Amino acid sequence: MSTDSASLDRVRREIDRIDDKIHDLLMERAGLVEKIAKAKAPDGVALRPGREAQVLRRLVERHKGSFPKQALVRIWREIMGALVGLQQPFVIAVYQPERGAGYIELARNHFGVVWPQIVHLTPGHVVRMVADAQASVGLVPIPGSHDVEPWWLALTSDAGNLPRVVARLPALADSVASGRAEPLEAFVVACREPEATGDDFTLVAVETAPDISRDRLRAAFTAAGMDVANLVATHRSDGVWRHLVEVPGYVAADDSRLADLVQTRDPVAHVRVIGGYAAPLPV
Ligand SMILES: C=C(O[C@@H]1C=C(C(=O)O)C=C[C@H]1O)C(=O)O
Repeated sequence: MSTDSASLDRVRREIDRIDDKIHDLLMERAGLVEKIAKAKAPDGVALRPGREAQVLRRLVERHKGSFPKQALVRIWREIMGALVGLQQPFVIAVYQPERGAGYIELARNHFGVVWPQIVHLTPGHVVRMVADAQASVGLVPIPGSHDVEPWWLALTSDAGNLPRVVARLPALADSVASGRAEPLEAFVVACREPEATGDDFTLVAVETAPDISRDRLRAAFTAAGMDVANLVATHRSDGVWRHLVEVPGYVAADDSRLADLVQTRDPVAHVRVIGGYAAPLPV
């Protein structure tokens, strides 16, 4: 055996040794998650999107070397997706229009290959599946002002235990990985409150009189002490306009600034936090 092939064999044996270590640690990690699951039981919520985002953020921040970040994030998404479903039955409802499979792929990349997906042709159906506890989470498109079905309106009522936006996908901006001209993005909804992670956005739905200008709406938020990152969507119906506003930072449902928003002179009649999510990680 030539020296080169002998040294290659030694390196391959080193790789096998490292693979065994990674495998052992993966099994150890699963055991720890099972302990957490027992501690959460019986009514604990398995899915903690904020914690998952912090796990990824910490790994991406400490990452060095040539191993691609996209692969690092994909591996941990697969690990965490698999382990959520070990704690409680986990079913993913996914919106996917007739043409294409982009949202199915986005859900698979985020939640992994283990747990079942149920595909729906409308985002409203996905939200109802989650609200009716027929799915653990739902994947729905980022709203726009020209949506045929503005699914987010269903989350603005004062009813209890409505689904909330809890994550934005992909966790790692995928403008590079997918090669798409416009990266496909989505929101995850679940019947649980969003968590503060230290780098978040909050979705605030407000009702106003018709014809309010974007500048005036922004000014109302500023007067109440909140910045506006994005005016995500506006739904216009007779006499009432509903706006979905993305605010930087974590804003709790009972944050006093929301009450200030209603009390300012500006015509904001009703305010509701419909969710929040960790800021996507930079590529
Ligand atoms: C382990 C937990 O449960 C889930 C699994 C996680 C993981 O594998 O790191 C993190 C958050 C949860 O979605 C937890 O709640 O910490």
